[in-house]
Amino acid sequence: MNFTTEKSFILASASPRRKELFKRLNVPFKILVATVEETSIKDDNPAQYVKKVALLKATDVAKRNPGHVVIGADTIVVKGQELLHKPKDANEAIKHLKQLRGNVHEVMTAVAIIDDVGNKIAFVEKTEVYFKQVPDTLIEAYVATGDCYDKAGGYGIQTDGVFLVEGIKGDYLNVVGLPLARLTELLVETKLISI
Ligand SMILES: Cc1cn([C@H]2C[C@H](O)[C@@H](COP(=O)(O)OP(=O)(O)OP(=O)(O)O)O2)c(=O)[nH]c1=O
Repeated sequence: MNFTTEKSFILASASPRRKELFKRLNVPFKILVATVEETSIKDDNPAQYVKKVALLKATDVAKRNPGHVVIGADTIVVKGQELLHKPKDANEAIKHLKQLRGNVHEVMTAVAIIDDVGNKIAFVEKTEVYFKQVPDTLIEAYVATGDCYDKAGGYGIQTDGVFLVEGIKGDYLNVVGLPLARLTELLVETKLISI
């Protein structure tokens, strides 16, 4: 799609997936990565937690770049009350995936927008992901590919993680890391971009 804008956008993200997705709006933007300590955020409510992290990332970049529209995001995997972060090693990835198999979990992505005059908006999009009852051998073979790293919950639905997934309810791109349709709708509503 071709949206238009007079604003100057910054995507506050190191994620190659978010960069590729945001490119689909065809508005010019640059990437500046936030340097924040996500562990400084504490909140027992997963949706509140992920929103605070997205706001932290966007605020960090916005304060160093006044006059820009800054977008930050964060994705978490929530199983029951537990948050499954990026696995630090193969054992942790295997543990996460065994916890997720044969069951449903939620993927939440929060997006925070700070506009060129400092207004802040944030939302959380939730997608249910159903995992197949896969054997240990498949989980181990998947983790051995290395695809699990740098991804919340230890899988990528857009890559070989697809072999673990039965189906989803909700926005697919939200699982990949950026709920593009809802983000775009909000940017149009707030007149930061035009159709
Ligand atoms: C569940 C799932 C997550 N992910 C990714 C999306 C996010 O990039 C990552 C979660 O980590 P995040 O901390 O949300 O993001 P990031 O560290 O990759 O990038 P930045 O903070 O600079 O924006 O997991 C997938 O790519 N596919 C999936 O199926």
